[in-house]
Amino acid sequence: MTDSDQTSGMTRAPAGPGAHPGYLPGFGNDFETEALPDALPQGQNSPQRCNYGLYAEQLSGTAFTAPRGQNERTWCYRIRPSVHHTGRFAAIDLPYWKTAPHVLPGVTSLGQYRWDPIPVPQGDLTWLTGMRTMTTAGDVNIQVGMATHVYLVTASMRDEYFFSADSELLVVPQQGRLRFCTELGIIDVQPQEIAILPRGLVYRVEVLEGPARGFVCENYGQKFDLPDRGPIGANCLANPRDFKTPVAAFEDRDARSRVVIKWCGQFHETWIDHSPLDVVAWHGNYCAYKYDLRTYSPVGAILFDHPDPSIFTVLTAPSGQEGTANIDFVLFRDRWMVAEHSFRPPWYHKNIMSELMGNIHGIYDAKPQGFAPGGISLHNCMLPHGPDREAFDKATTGDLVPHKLAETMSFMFETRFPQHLTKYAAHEAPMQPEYIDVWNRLEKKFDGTPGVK
Ligand SMILES: O=C(O)Cc1cc(O)ccc1O
Ligand SMILES: [Fe+2]
Repeated sequence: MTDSDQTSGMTRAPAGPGAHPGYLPGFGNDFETEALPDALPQGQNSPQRCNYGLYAEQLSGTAFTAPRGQNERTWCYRIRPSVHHTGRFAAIDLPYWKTAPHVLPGVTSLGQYRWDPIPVPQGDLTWLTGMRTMTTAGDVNIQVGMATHVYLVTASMRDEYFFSADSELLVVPQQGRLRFCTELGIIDVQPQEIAILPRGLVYRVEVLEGPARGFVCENYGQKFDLPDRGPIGANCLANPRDFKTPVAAFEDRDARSRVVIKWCGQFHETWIDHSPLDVVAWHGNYCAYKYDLRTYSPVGAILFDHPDPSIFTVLTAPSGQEGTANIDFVLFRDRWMVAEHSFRPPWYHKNIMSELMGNIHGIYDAKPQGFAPGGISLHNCMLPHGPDREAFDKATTGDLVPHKLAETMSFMFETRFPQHLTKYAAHEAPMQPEYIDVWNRLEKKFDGTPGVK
């Protein structure tokens, strides 16, 4: 549907390279959009016959009877029903994409770990073959937990499509630009933006500017939602209007095509003779969306002390236990530091939640060295961590004038479940064996005499 790879058939999508048909603003709205006039039935979901000879089909993202505030479904008006977009399934192997439970003997997940940016290998890697799982948590079979991945993508999927029945995907680009051509429309993303692809939605990933690298959080559980703001009120943090859902865009294109499905941690392929991205119009609230992280309005300490990082939550995926997320997606962006008589960087701590961090660009205040853009760190359940010696010295001796933390954007995937390393993370990815030593140089200052040391 994009610039280059259309050979036949009708496409209602961008007019030229880079063009995009547009987005609808809002989070969780009941959207409606049509790529052809009057393709969307009005006043009902299932007319006896749909305009243009389209088929009506519902995509249910929550149980039919989920409470109203959580209930999500979308009605699609499509050229063929989805049953034509799958045939017989044959198992395939994507050896680097792992799913929980995946606890390996001989792989020690207990520890503080950090990785250099993973170089993008030579050769063609697609969204499917370039996915590298770093950690898994929970259990996909009971729709609880998550996995973290790095994607290394150099090649567009061609006549190839994918959907995950296991998960919603949160995509955090770090380098390059990607286009997600989905059943419900087209999403373009670049660094400092994120994309969310709901469970069950079919899509193809194209490289707009490569090589592309980034992070993925695969959410097996309840969908990402905006956090409650509590006393903060109705504004700031992530504002709903800054979330963008694509308008309808479809392909009427006959070509032998492969559809890959992730289901209970296994991958299968099926072959069809047309593009499955054939939704001409849709309405509903179960959809893909993007968000520009630069529109996140951080709220923080304006007098003293360092708040819990939950103050920087962009999206939260509930676990069923209130306040204890399956996943929090937390953003550490540029901001002013103004706290008086305070240790300004993150404090030293141990946490029941497991923290996987990635650096999108710049310098992270608690780790000025060694946590490079593209790099990853993991501070697992109840494992102590905090600022390194350089950050500690700077924070304890610096003048506490207002200071802009500029040129910085890191994030955290924080889960209530312990994260287990894959073999790839433990043995193939560029782990920093000396990471634990960043805290060695924090010497004992206590000598039993009072006074600031
Ligand atoms: O660097 C970290 O470990 C993440 C983090 C940031 C922060 O501001 C407070 C606590 C915390 O875990
Ligand atoms: Fe932490």
